[in-house]
Amino acid sequence: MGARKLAAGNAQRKNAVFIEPRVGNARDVPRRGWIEVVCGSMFSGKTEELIRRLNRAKIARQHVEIFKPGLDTRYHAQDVVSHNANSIRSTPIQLPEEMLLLASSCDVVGVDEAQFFDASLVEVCTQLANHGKRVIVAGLDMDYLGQPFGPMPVLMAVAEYVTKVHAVCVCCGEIASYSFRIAASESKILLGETDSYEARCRGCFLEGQKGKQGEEEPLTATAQAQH
Ligand SMILES: Nc1ncnc2c1ncn2[C@@H]1O[C@H](COP(=O)(O)OP(=O)(O)O)[C@@H](O)[C@H]1O
Ligand SMILES: Cc1cn([C@H]2C[C@H](O)[C@@H](COP(=O)(O)O)O2)c(=O)[nH]c1=O
Ligand SMILES: [Zn+2]
Repeated sequence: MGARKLAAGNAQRKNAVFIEPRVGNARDVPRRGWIEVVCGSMFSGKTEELIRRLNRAKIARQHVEIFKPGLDTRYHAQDVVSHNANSIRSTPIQLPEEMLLLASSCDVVGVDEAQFFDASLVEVCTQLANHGKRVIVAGLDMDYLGQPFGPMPVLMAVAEYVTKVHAVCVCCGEIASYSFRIAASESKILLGETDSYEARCRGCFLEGQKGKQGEEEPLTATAQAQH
């Protein structure tokens, strides 16, 4: 075989190596997607991080669909909006199953306020990832009592990637992992902002909970401002 023919054959084989990974891996297993979870307290930057990842996917010319629970109409009926007014167009849905049809032709699926969905969100995200989609889910990991919130703990268990983001404690300036409720409601779901919640660190959260049970608590930043 001439040297030129040999070189052409080698080049062809090299190209094949570059083309193959687009359809499967070395063992011909079909390409799968994955699940990413962004969790933390209120004001920790979950929505900002979700929007950042989705915008980057759009820059990469990927087809992106974003969903949020229909009940979350705090800032906008349709958009996902962060506390510092970043926003991205989304589709409000009642049930996670609606995503199976609505996201069937996209590459990347974003979900905000995931804590408000029921356990079927886990199955739906798993199916989407199994069918090759990148699924990015943002939500509160804990409710106002410091208890795991809705489907979030199971989602964190099945996800390939989990990012926990932190707010700043409004009482002491430490990193905050808790959403302390200042409004006088004991219902699990209470939509709200700084009017109803404060980001707090563990110590300041525990102090606040004691205060609610009638024990003495130092004045919070919000309470000081109101004086
Ligand atoms: N206590 C706080 N700690 C950190 N950021 C705060 C706090 N209070 C308000 N913010 C604002 O909230 C933004 C994050 O908003 P967002 O992404 O909507 O958070 P999340 O979705 O986690 O509630 C921050 O960039 C900041 O401007
Ligand atoms: C802790 C806690 C929060 N909520 C509500 C309050 C807000 O409307 C959302 C969280 O929004 P964010 O984007 O994470 O700031 O959830 C609730 O209903 N119950 C709770 O215990
Ligand atoms: Zn604190």
